[in-house]
Amino acid sequence: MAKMTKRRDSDADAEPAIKPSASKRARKTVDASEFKSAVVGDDLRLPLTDAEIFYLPDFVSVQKAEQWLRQIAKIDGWYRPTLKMYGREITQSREIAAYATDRSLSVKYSGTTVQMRYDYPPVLREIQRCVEAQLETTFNHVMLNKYDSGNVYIGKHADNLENRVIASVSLGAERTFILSHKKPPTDSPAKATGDPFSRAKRANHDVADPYHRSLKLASGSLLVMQGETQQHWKHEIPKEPRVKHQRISLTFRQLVF
Ligand SMILES: O=C(O)CCC(=O)C(=O)O
Ligand SMILES: [Fe+2]
Repeated sequence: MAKMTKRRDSDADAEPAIKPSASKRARKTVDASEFKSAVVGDDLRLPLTDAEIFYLPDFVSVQKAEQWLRQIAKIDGWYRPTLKMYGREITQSREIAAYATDRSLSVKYSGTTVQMRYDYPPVLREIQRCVEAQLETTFNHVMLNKYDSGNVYIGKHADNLENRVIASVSLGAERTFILSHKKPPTDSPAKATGDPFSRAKRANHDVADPYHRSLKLASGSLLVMQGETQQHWKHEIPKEPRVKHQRISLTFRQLVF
């Protein structure tokens, strides 16, 4: 029987995550110790409290990113999951595609079991190889998210705590990525944030705030979150209606099951 790993996601189109049951934990076959942390220079680490987050703006060239975007947009696995929320079924606005290297690995979130594929298309294999070589570690799962325009977004959430390293490759349109500490001190500017769009507009104006950060995810960039980051921080990609082009992200994860 497939082992379930739940993805924590408090997205506007997601219900609160349910913790894996004790019996499922007892069936773990991939232990956290089997995964290594990513190796990234300290010069690329964001100066944030309780976080181990790195941003590599030039992971690959803009030309390579364009080529990957064209190929990835055409893979077979894209679909819109049907989420079950408060007894209702809704279709998620973001198309996703999910792949795992281990056939017994599955992911569930917001009342939906993700349609996992195990046959990586060659381009996805190539991208994973590049990410693994760059970070000197390995991944067993990748989730692709397609944002057709700035109207497609992902709400504020933290990823599953059982993820050791999360590495996101961005292809296509530049989007704003907002990081917020879950418990900023009362006098932190992060407390004074308004709606996501106005926060997006403040991008890069709050570099010195160690409890809140907006950054632009460039095409061909790589963002890495690891260590205790998910315990203390949430992240989101807000709506940005002025963005007309497509962005695809590939989020590589180390799922423990
Ligand atoms: O698209 C991105 O870069 C972020 C995706 C994300 O946060 C997620 O899939 O959990
Ligand atoms: Fe996430």
